[in-house]
Amino acid sequence: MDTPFRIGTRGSPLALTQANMVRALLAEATGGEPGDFAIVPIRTTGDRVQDRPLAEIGGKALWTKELDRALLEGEIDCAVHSMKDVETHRPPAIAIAAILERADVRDRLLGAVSIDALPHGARIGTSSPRRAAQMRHLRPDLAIVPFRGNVDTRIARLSANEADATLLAAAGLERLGRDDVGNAIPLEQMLPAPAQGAIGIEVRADDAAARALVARIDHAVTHACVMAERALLAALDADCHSPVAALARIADGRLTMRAELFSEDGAAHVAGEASGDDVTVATRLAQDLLARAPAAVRARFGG
Ligand SMILES: NCc1[nH]cc(CCC(=O)O)c1CC(=O)O
Repeated sequence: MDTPFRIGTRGSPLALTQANMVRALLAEATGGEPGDFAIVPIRTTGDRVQDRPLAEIGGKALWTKELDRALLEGEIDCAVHSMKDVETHRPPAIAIAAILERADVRDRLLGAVSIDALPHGARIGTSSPRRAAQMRHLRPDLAIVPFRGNVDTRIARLSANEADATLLAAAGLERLGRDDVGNAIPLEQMLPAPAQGAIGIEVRADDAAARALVARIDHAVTHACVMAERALLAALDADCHSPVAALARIADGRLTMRAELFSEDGAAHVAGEASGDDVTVATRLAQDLLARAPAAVRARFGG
C-alpha cells in the first residue's frame, strides 16, 4: 500500500490496545506489514470530561461523535469501538463492517471474592445504571457511589478507598493485562451489558474498499450475537445508559438470547429468554419483556 490505512481510535489505554489488536489482525489477514496501517488517536468529549456523571454532560454519543466526524471527513479510514459504547442508532453514512471474536463477556468484581461476600452496606463504585441496578437488585443493602474514569483510574480509586468494591468488564481487564484483579461474576448471577466484550470496526458506508478489507477479520458468530443484542436495545428504545442486560449465544445455528430489565433502583426487574433462527428473536424478546414488566420497569423503558 502507498499510504497507510488509517485506524481511528479513542486515546485511552484500552482503546489504543484494541486499535493495535485490529492493526495486527489486519496485517496478518492481508499478509502486509504493520506499517501498512496507522493508528490515529482522536480525543472525545467523554475522554475530556472525567469528573461528572455522563448523563450530565450530554449522555449520548460522547465517545463516538468526534470519531464519526473524523471518519465522515476522511481523516481516518475506519474507527475501532468497544461495541457496548456504540449508540443504538448509527448515522446511515456509517456502517459496522466487522466485529472481532468476543472475549470473556462477564463483569469482574474488584474488592470482594463474590457479591454475596460483600459486607452489609458496602459502597459499590459504578456509574453504570445497569451495574448499579443489578447490584441493588441482588443486594438492596448496598450503596452506589459514582465512579468514572478509565480502567486504571477506577482501580486506583478503589485502592484509595473511594468505594469498597467496583465492577469492570473482564474483556477490558484482560486486554490491559489486568485479568489478575478481581473475580468473575457468574453469568447466572449477572448478565453483561449488550455487546460487552466485543470490538467493532466502522467504515464509511460508501467505502467499498475499506468494507472489504475490514470484513476479512470479521467473526460471523460474534457479529450476529452483537447485532441481535443491539436490536434488543432498539426494540426497547434503550441505549448504553439504560438498566438493561442481555447476552446472545449461537449453538447449532440457533440464536438464544437472555435479557433482564431493571428499574433504576434495581427494586423491580423482569427477565426472559427467547430462541430462533435470526435477529427477530430480539424483537420478540423485547415485546415479551415489556408485556411482563412491572410498572416501575415499564416506566423506565417508555412502554
Ligand atoms: N464503558 C466503558 C467500557 N467500554 C468497554 C469496556 C470494556 C471492554 C468491552 O466490554 O469490550 C469498558 C470498561 C468497563 O466497562 O469495564
